[in-house]
Amino acid sequence: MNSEFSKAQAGSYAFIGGGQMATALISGLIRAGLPPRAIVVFDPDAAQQERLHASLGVDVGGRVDDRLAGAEVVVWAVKPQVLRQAVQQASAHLRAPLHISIAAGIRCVELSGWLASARVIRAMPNTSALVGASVTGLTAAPEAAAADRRVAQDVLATTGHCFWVESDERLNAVTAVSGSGPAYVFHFLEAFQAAAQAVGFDEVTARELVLKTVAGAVQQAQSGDPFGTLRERVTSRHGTTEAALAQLDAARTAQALKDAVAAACTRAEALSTEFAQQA
Ligand SMILES: NC(=O)C1=CN([C@@H]2O[C@H](COP(=O)(O)OP(=O)(O)OC[C@H]3O[C@@H](n4cnc5c(N)ncnc54)[C@H](OP(=O)(O)O)[C@@H]3O)[C@@H](O)[C@H]2O)C=CC1
Ligand SMILES: O=C(O)[C@@H]1CCC=N1
Repeated sequence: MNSEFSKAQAGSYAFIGGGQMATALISGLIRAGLPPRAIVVFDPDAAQQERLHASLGVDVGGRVDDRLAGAEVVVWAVKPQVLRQAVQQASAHLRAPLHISIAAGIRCVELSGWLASARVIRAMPNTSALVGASVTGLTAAPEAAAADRRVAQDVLATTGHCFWVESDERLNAVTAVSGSGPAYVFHFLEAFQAAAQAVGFDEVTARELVLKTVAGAVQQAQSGDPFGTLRERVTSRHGTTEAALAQLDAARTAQALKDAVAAACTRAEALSTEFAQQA
């Protein structure tokens, strides 16, 4: 329980966008002791509003209204493509809060310009925030105060591990690795499950074998041993693993993953450039 959170006034935290990432962050804040009445969420989707109100007890609205004026912290959790429009819709109601954006690609300098505020922090969590296990990168507008950085970190730390990077470019790289990363893992799990089914296991058994294998391997990897060493320990000379890994190497899977992360990085940079041109 964070005592600062428990003292928060009604409506002092506002979320613009109430989708899956906002839901994960709000759940983390409530678990950390922020009273639900301290949170107001604006999202045009009536079903989303209803779900958030019913499941988390937060105040909700469609179009932004004067409740936003009471916010000390505003979390921008809309898609990058609608962020600027959302800022324009909200600007008349904003006093001078701390702004935290989780939108991919949009740089602090653009956000600061659109919001006419230096109190801007960018964060890049991932969907593991839903289970309190996010790894979240943060970067701040150069003029942001140390106190604002601390508040942003306190907010994001309610859903997992946080670390700071020095620039928007670095945060774009974080986006490509840990922001999008859960999808790479789920892609692997899907393919692994299909492979297990292909050698005769039913769907449920294949899922369980894959999940327990991955969970055990991740647990072993916490030892700190290099991943390559752990792989070598499984791989007997002329054995089964060697035969399997030869196939993965032939398919250039390591290179494919490198290309995938590079493509995500390039896309994040393209988003940065696209919105910089609109400034
Ligand atoms: N998904 C992920 O893994 C991660 C996403 N992010 C970033 O988080 C942000 C949100 O992503 P995510 O939660 O997945 O997206 P969602 O689509 O789940 O949530 C976005 C919500 O914002 C609503 N919305 C659209 N326009 C407005 C507006 N003008 N004012 C208020 N709300 C609006 C949308 O409503 P409607 O659907 O009706 O348009 C939707 O409910 C994105 O910028 C993304 O880059 C960051 C880290 C990880
Ligand atoms: O795919 C995306 O653009 C977002 C950002 C990181 C994860 N999802």
